[in-house]
Amino acid sequence: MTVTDTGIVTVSASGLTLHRGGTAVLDDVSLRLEEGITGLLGPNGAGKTSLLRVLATAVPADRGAFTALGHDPGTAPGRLALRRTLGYLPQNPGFHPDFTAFAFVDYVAILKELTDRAARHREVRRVLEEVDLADVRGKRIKRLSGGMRQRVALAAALVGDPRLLVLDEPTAGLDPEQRMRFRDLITRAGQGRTVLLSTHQTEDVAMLCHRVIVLAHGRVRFEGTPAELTARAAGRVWSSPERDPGARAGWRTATGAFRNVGDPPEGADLLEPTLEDGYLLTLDDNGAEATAR
Ligand SMILES: Nc1ncnc2c1ncn2[C@@H]1O[C@H](COP(=O)(O)OP(=O)(O)OP(=O)(O)O)[C@@H](O)[C@H]1O
Repeated sequence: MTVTDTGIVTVSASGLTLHRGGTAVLDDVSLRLEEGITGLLGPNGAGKTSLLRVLATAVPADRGAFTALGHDPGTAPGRLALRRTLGYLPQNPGFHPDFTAFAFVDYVAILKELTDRAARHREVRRVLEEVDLADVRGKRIKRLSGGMRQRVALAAALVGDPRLLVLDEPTAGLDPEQRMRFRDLITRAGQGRTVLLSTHQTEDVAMLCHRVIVLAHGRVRFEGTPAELTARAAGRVWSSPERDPGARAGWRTATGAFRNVGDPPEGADLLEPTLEDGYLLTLDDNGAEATAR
């Protein structure tokens, strides 16, 4: 067990490599997770889903290894032990639309080996309550809103009170109100657990995460705290009336002025950096494609 400045390391991966279609979608990925919520940021195709699938033991890596919660998923007993304490919310949860919320979560609970019917049903009711869906548990999934469906998927991941939660873009496609609500649930779910949350929303990371990992082209480009990622943009964000042609990226803000990131010219009107600025510069500094502006 390793103890760092911020906490106890619960997941430790080294040299994870995964090939798909002749290319390395994960290329020598080493990382560590601690109890609490870690955000996984990266552009489309960076390898986030692939990494989550490996850590959720859905696919084995071609090379490298990891341990999670003291289990070694490289062995059959270790894999089984980890799966018993793992909750995974995949990008496409694969609902059967005619199932009710209760029936879907109950089905997942059966897969998770909760064989005693009464105890299982109690657990299903508990997790549906935890995600504020007790009132609609008898409704068919096809009749639920997108936000509610995401909460059904979170409830399924929470069955059995797992110690490790792997959440693949759970806030994607949610309206701002539902996103805030979902963030609340993730904060609650993160208490006393290790959570790895992939997202395209830098605000998710700023609001929820105590650590952040940036992945691009299958490689880890940053691993640290949100404050450290933000600090990467210190002195590298400035305002100008027109887009600065020397900027790595620049965009018009609500005030009409441009926000530029990169290497500012002499005497530039420097701005307080955000986590998004630090993220964009991290991608750009590594030659990865920054989010289109
Ligand atoms: N089975 C596969 N065959 C071929 N290529 C694949 C396969 N699975 C993934 N890839 C490729 O691997 C790369 C990483 O995909 P992955 O879904 O892990 O990225 P991501 O960061 O989750 O992307 P997004 O943010 O768009 O969900 C992509 O270029 C993808 O096209």
